[in-house]
Amino acid sequence: MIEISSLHKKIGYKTILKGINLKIPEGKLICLIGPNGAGKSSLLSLIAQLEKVEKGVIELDNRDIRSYRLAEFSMKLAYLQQHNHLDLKLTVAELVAYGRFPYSKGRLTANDHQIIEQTIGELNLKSLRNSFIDELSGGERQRVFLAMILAQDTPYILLDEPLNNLDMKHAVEIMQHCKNLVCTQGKTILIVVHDINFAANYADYIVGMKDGNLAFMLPTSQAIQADVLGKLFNIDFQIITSGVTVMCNYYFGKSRL
Ligand SMILES: Nc1ncnc2c1ncn2[C@@H]1O[C@H](COP(=O)(O)OP(=O)(O)OP(=O)(O)O)[C@@H](O)[C@H]1O
Repeated sequence: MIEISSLHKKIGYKTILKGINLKIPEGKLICLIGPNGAGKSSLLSLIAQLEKVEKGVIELDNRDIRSYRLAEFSMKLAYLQQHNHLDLKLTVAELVAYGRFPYSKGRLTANDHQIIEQTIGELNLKSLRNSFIDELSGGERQRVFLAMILAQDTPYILLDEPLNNLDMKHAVEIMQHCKNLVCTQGKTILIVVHDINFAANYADYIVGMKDGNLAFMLPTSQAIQADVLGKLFNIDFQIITSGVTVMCNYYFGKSRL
């Protein structure tokens, strides 16, 4: 479990996170939603220790994250950032291999190679295996960075807008793959998404954030309600259900002040 208590974050004079208390249960797919600037990426980068926790506590499996050694932490938790840049000339297979670094320390074993190839296959990247990263489209590159994170094979995975640049087919494949990792391997996956319909149809729980505060953490069926979403995003929603599929229609919603 990830347990966050009284977490604050300040940048300069601006308070970005205003006392977050949140428990992320194990073995679930959780979507983090909220308007631009709500603090979603800031929260993820603190959990992943890319930013230092200065006020408040984050515990991973009942241990303060600051007490983990880096190598140990990297085997527990993997983090895909919202923006990924690479100045090195690397192929797809070479970048995915970086995901194995916490285990291999640069000397890949047969097991590492097997996981790398399996992940490349699962994300349908075989045809791009030997292509250079800087020659890929935005969506292809996004899938390769995601493959690197999944090759890290950690019980906890944080993904900040992994569906960026992806077409509908690839976005659905990624969400199905994440759901599969949760259901078959018991991974805990926290995903920031802006397309609310992916959250509605794949998440076990939805966390809403607004203005640096936690607005709610609810089971998906309780979060996907016109009043809950309307209050979070300040726009009118219409919720349409058809069998097991849920659709949130906001295309003609009236903006609220
Ligand atoms: N380096 C920085 N310097 C100053 N302010 C920052 C910095 N990084 C983030 N912020 C501010 O912190 C707040 C939260 O930003 P954050 O990126 O966490 O939001 P978000 O919910 O992920 O937004 P989005 O949906 O647009 O990605 C915003 O108001 C942003 O302007």
